[in-house]
Amino acid sequence: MLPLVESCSALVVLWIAYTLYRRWTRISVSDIPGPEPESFLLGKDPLHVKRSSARRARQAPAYPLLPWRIKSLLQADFKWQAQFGHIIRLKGILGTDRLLISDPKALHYMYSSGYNIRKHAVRAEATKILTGEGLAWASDEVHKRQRRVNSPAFGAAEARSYVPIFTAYANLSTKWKESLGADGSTVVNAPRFFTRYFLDVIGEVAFDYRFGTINDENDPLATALSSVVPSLSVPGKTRIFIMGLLEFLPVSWVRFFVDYAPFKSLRNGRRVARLATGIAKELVDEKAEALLAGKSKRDIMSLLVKANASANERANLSEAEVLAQMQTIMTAGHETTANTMSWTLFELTKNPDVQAKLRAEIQATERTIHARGDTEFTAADFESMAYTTAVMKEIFRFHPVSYTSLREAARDEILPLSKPLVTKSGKTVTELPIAKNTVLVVSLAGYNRCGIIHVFVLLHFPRSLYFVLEIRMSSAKTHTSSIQSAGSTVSLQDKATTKLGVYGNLMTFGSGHRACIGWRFAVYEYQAFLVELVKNFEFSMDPTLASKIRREASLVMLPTIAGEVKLGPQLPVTIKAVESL
Ligand code: HEM
Repeated sequence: MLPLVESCSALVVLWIAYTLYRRWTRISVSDIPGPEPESFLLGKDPLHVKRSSARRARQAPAYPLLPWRIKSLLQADFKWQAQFGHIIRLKGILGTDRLLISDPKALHYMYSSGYNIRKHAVRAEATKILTGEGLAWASDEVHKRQRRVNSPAFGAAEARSYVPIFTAYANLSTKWKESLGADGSTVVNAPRFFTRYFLDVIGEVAFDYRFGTINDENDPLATALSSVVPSLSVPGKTRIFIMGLLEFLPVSWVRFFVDYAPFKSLRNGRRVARLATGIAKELVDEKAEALLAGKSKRDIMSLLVKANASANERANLSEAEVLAQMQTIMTAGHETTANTMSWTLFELTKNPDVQAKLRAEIQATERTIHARGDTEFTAADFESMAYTTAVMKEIFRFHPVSYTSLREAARDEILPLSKPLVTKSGKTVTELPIAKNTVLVVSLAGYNRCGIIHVFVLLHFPRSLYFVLEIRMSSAKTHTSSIQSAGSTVSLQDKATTKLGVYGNLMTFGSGHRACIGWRFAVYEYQAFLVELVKNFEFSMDPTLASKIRREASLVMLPTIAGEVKLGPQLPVTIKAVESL
């Protein structure tokens, strides 16, 4: 027995030594400037941010090791971006290097490179727990095929046709009026409500299915779903180390780990997948029968079943893949929109003048709608509201809930750079060679704030949302806008030369062949809720409480309260009813 154990141990040691040797002898990015690690074992000291200042203590600690815990530039108030630029070398466990990227030219290259810059294997496997082998997991030819079958259900006409359903659900928030106290106000915990509202909307629009979680606090699927995302934040050091180690393993080993590891978040994820698969099975059978009987509906799942039936046999989805699409849409399509809405209310409480202007435009449009004899907003009404659209884009820019995206190079690559980069050894480079398998952390948040604009705004205008909003409005008229102040030129054209993203030159919905397939759906859904909420309520927050709100880096960026992180997502907003027209 003993010789066997010894031989196995020796093999494992040899394998680790070989892996490390391969990593250390390949094209290296270690000469790229970045924050120094305080621990070789764990990489960049996770507690660094906590210690560095009281202000940053309010932000989630930095864990650059875990794919989904990599500290985004957003959290560090863009300190690294200001210090090191748009290509930053980060240290992972055991001295491994990865790059944090927000450089527009490098990103443009990456997002035009198809599957040569692919989704990171560990991230893909983690996605599989929740969504199965669906669109968010797939790669290469499988991804291409799945995307082709899914796309017809997510077109502009389809998204516009769902507006009445979005509005009907948004209308339900008027029930909050029933709980107003004697002083005409009450406090609502925004993320708690929105997660359920947006899950119910997805149920109806995507599957013609009533989850009913708005009225049933104990719905098993909603309860399981709501525990997954928060449980992915604040990991312990052991977990960080184990997850970091996964990057050294072949994908099949990662799969085995993800399938059997006893972590709470993984257990929750598997539970959600089991529940969702049960519901999906019933629905797919129902939709297939309806299709045969010529009674197919317009929900996404029916469109998907229809597109799948008409695709040629080799190009269509298997039954397991159709089920996985349902899990994918359900997971990707509700926490994202729900948390974007929570951050919107937070910004509106901080910018009462923006709130008032927004309400004025909504009320003016409502008067026009009534004058033509209608009662509800249409997609065209939303599109006609310039200020509301500007607020929405600004929230998407400032609060991209999906703040990073993890990629890896499938072969040796050379990344072009927007600006020359000076390495630690003093060399100036205009392009950057990277080795196969280099981990690339795309900072979607960093890109959204890149250019002189954000540095200037953060330095001079703490209420940056409002300020940029004003520029956005003026640039909507002139297409370009520049402001001279204290010798700095701020131009919205910074990024105009390198177009990225699917909406508003923002990376909020990603870019390229893996961009968010539901972005049009999200835009209309968001507008329907924003209009309904601002039309009916005024939002405010006690400034002391507002100063304790943290951006908690989880699978999506969640609002939490400093000192109460364990209680999960919290954003208590005071609401007061607005007189209806
Ligand atoms: C504000 C709301 C949303 C945001 C910020 C958002 C953001 C994103 C981002 C950044 C990606 C790309 C991730 C990557 O690069 O790997 C993505 C992918 C995806 N999103 Fe969204 N999303 C939102 C809403 C939705 C909705 C409503 C749906 C469905 C109805 C949806 C379905 C998907 C799917 C299926 C993918 C995977 C696409 C693929 O890999 O081909 N998302 N989303």
